[in-house]
Amino acid sequence: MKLTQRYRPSLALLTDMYQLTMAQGYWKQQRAEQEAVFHLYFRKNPFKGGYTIAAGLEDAIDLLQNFRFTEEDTAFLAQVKGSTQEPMFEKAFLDYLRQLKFTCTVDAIPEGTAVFPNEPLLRVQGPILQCQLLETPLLTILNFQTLIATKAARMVDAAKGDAIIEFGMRRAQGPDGALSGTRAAFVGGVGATSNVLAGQLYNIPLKGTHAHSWVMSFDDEEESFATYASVFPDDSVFLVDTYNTLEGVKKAIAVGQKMRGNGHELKGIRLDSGDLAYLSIEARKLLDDAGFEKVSIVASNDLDEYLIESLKLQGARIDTWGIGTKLITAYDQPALGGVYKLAALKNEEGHWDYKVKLSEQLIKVSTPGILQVRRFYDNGVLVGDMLYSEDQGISRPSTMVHPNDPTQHKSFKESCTHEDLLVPIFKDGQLAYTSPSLKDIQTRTKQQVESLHETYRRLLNPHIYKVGLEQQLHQKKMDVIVELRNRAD
Ligand SMILES: Nc1ncnc2c1ncn2[C@@H]1O[C@H](COP(=O)(O)OP(=O)(O)OP(=O)(O)O)[C@@H](O)[C@H]1O
Ligand SMILES: O=P(O)(O)OC[C@H]1O[C@H](OP(=O)(O)OP(=O)(O)O)[C@H](O)[C@@H]1O
Ligand SMILES: O=C(O)c1cccnc1
Repeated sequence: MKLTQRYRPSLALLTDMYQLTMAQGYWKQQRAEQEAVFHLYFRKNPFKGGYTIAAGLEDAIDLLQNFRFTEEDTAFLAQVKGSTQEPMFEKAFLDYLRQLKFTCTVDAIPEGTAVFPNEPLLRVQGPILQCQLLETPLLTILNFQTLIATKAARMVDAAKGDAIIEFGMRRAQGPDGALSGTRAAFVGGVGATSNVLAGQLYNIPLKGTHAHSWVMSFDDEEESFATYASVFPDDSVFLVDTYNTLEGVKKAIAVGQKMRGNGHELKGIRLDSGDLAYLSIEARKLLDDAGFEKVSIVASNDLDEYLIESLKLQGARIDTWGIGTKLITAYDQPALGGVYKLAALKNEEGHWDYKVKLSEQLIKVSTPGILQVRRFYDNGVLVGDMLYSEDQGISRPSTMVHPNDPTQHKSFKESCTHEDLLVPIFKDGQLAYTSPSLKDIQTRTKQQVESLHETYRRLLNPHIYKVGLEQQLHQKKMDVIVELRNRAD
C-alpha cells in the first residue's frame, strides 16, 4: 500500500517550515518559476562500509505524484503565526499553493542499486519553489530506507546464503520506522518479516516462532511445545532457551518424535541466549543423532553483521538468523546524512548558472551541474563511477578526475562497458517510470552486491570505490569555486 494511502492523500505539509517561508520568498520575488536543479546525495557510506544500497524511490514517487496543497492544508497554514502574532503566510501565496501542480522533471537511481558517496541518487529539475518544498520529504524517505536497506544487505552478505528474518518492529523508531524499515530490510535482502502489517502492505512473506511467555504460561516446557505443535503441526519452531537450552532441545526432539508419529515434521528450534556457537553446534548434534537433520536452527539475540560473521567463523550451525534491534534501528549509525543541494539555476538568458556550496574541505564542496552518473564495468564488475553534467557532455570518455585531489586521474580500459544510472522518473510532472516489484528490487540488490569486488564488501576497512568527475565538469567546478572565493574575499 502506498504512503499516501497509509497516511493522507496529500503530504504537502510533510516538510520543514523553512521550505514554506523560502517558498513565499521566491513567490514574492516573482522567482517561484525560476528553473533549478537540485541533487540528493550522501557524503559517506554508512556503517564505515564500502557501499550503500539505494532504497525508498517507490514511496518518493508516490509522494511526488500526489503532491498538492488541499483546502485543509492551506487553511492550516493560514493560521500559522509569526513572532508578532501576524500570519506567516499571505493569502495570495496560499492561493498560489492551492493551485500549484507538480511539474518537475525527476531522474533517479533505481532502488536496489549499489551507490557511493557524492553521487546523486535523485535529481530534481523544475521551478525552484517546488524543488525547495520537496527537499525535506525526499530526504526523510530516501535517507532512512537507504540506510536500512544497506544494513540489511550487509547482514545478508555476512549470512552467505542463510535466511534472515526481520524481527525488529518492537524496537523500531515508532510505527513508520517499523513499516518503512521492514520494506527497506526486504529491499536489502531479508527473506521474511514478523511484521504483519508490513506483510499486508508490501506483500512480504511472514514468518515467526513463539515467545518465552508461551513456554512460561505452562507448568511444563515439553507440554508447551506439544500444545503449540497441536495448533500448528506443520509450522512449529520451538524456542528452547527458557530454562536450559540443551534440555530444551531434548524436549523439542521428544515432541518432534510424537509429531512424526502423527505424520508431521518439526520445522525448527530457536536459540535466543547464551553462547550461540556452542549451543547451535551441540543442538545440531542432538537433532542429527535423533534423526532430525532437516530441523533448522534459528538464532536471535542482538545479532548484527559482525556477529553473524564471527559466529560463522566459530563454526556455528545456525541456518536462519532472526534479527531485530540492530537492523531496524540501523545500529550503530542512526542516520544516513543524505543532503539535497542546489546545483544549477537558469539565468535570464536561459543559460545554466552552476551553483556550489563552499567549504574549507574540497570533499564537502558540492558538485554543480545537471549531473548524471556513468558507471563503468569490467567484465560485469563495477570499476568506477564518473559524474558528468548533461549540459556539458563528456570530453574524454574514459578518464575521470579524483574529486578531492585533481592531480589524480583514473582511466578505464577500452574494453569497459558503461551505463548511466539516473533514469527518468517524471518528465514535466508526468510519471515516466514503473516501479519494479519489491521482489525484483531485492533481486537487483543481490546482483549489485555480487558484482562488487569483495574488497568493497568486507566489513573492516573496505576499499574505497572510485567516484570521479568528468574533465570539463571538474574544470567548471574549479572555476566556480575560484570565482566564489574571489567574491567572498
Ligand atoms: N559465540 C558467540 N560469539 C560472540 N557473540 C556471541 C556468541 N554467542 C552469543 N553472542 C552474542 O553475545 C551477546 C550476549 O548477550 P547477553 O549478554 O544478553 O547474554 P544472553 O546469553 O542473551 O543472556 P540473557 O539470558 O540475559 O539474555 C548477544 O549479542 C549474542 O548474540
Ligand atoms: O534481539 P533482537 O535482534 O532485537 O531480536 C528480536 C528479539 O525480540 C525478542 O526478544 P524480547 O526480549 O523482546 O522477548 P523474548 O526474548 O521474551 O521473546 C526475540 O526473542 C529476540 O531476541
Ligand atoms: O517470531 C519470533 O520468533 C519473533 C518475533 C518478533 C521478535 N522476536 C521474535
